[in-house]
Amino acid sequence: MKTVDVVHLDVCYGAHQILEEIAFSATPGEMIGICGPNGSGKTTLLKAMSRIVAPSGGEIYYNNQNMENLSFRMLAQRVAVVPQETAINFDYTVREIVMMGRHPYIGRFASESREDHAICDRVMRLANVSPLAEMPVNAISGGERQRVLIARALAQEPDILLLDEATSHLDISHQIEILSIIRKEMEETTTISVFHDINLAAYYCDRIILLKERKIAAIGSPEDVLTREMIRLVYGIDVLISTHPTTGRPYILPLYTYGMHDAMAGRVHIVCGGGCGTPLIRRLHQAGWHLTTGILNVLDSDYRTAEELGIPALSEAPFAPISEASSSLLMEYFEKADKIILVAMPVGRGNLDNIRLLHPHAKKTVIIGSSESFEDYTGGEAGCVLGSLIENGARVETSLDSAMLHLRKQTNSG
Ligand SMILES: Nc1ncnc2c1ncn2[C@@H]1O[C@H](COP(=O)(O)OP(=O)(O)OP(=O)(O)O)[C@@H](O)[C@H]1O
Repeated sequence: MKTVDVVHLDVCYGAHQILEEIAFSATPGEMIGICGPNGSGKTTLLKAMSRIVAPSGGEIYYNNQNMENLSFRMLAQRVAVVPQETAINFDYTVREIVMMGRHPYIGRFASESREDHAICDRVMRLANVSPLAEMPVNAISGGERQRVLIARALAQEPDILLLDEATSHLDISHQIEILSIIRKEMEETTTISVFHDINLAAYYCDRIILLKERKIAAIGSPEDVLTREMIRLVYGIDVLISTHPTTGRPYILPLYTYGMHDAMAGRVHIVCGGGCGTPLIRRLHQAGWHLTTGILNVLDSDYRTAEELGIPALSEAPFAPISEASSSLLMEYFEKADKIILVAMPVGRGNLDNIRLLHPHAKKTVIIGSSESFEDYTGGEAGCVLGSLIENGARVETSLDSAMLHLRKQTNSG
């Protein structure tokens, strides 16, 4: 059974098309999250679904009835809306606002029944606004007003609940409380809710619709929709997707970039190992540099860091010799890099070969740490290789900060 059917919906404001060919259905008890960048049409979709704006094409069906054919009273019995804006122009009390949720059921000349009052009391308790019942609604906080409007929607006992960022003014504990109440108390209700917080959407929604440039870019379970690639496509940012420890749902961590502008940041290859490269990898990645790294052992924590951040990393199995394929790829990475950074690390036979391959690129190599800061497990051979790199023009920087400064100066002057 479907409670909502949106069929080929188009919406325009004047000549400006905002939504195109939107199509989805929802069933009783389902919660669907609408996400997408600012201006992608989320509010417009809810406005079309609550008959505030008229579609320019397509139809919306509620319980198999075309919304166009429903009287306002029937629509109000079926659909409750909690808008983004919570400002209310008249000085009603909280109780009066919540009681408005019962009006679609009360005859024009009838007055509120005992049952209506009992429902209001119950939903005010659920939304945690009972102590405010006699307060003028304009004398309470924005978050409290949002909870009052949610209580009004609950009082309406709708088949379909439309929430436009209805928890955006709420503190985190009230956000969780209200969304949990909606999920628990409205088991038969279909909820369509706009979310800016994709983690909240992932936590509470059965399905998510991602809007981008007028259209549905993806629709499906949070696991299917909230992928790294899809978030990059829709929001243009890089994120890590991990799994929420209690729900098993996807949890999105934005990989913040700041400092330098991408365009100024060049390509850097980092030769590291044993975890010594991780702080540098994180800082350059945050600053928007295009990184490659390796060759690393797949159990190395620097390898794990690179993998988490989606940085191309050449790898070999532990104790395996460097294959021909890896060393020719490594030479390609060295060739493409504007700078190569060699981080002070433990040097054994395996990674000494990486360092040897640096020789033709000594002039664009920056070594962080003196040759003494490399733990040498090669009986002195590593010291000789490093010494000759420096003789051939490799630059030595004593700290990560001074190496960053050098990179920035070079990019600005280049
Ligand atoms: N009344 C209106 N008249 C003309 N254009 C409008 C009107 N309301 C919204 N728009 C435009 O329609 C587009 C979609 O707006 P909408 O509010 O639906 O986006 P949204 O995804 O909800 O954005 P946000 O995340 O910023 O709340 C925007 O480009 C907006 O400027």
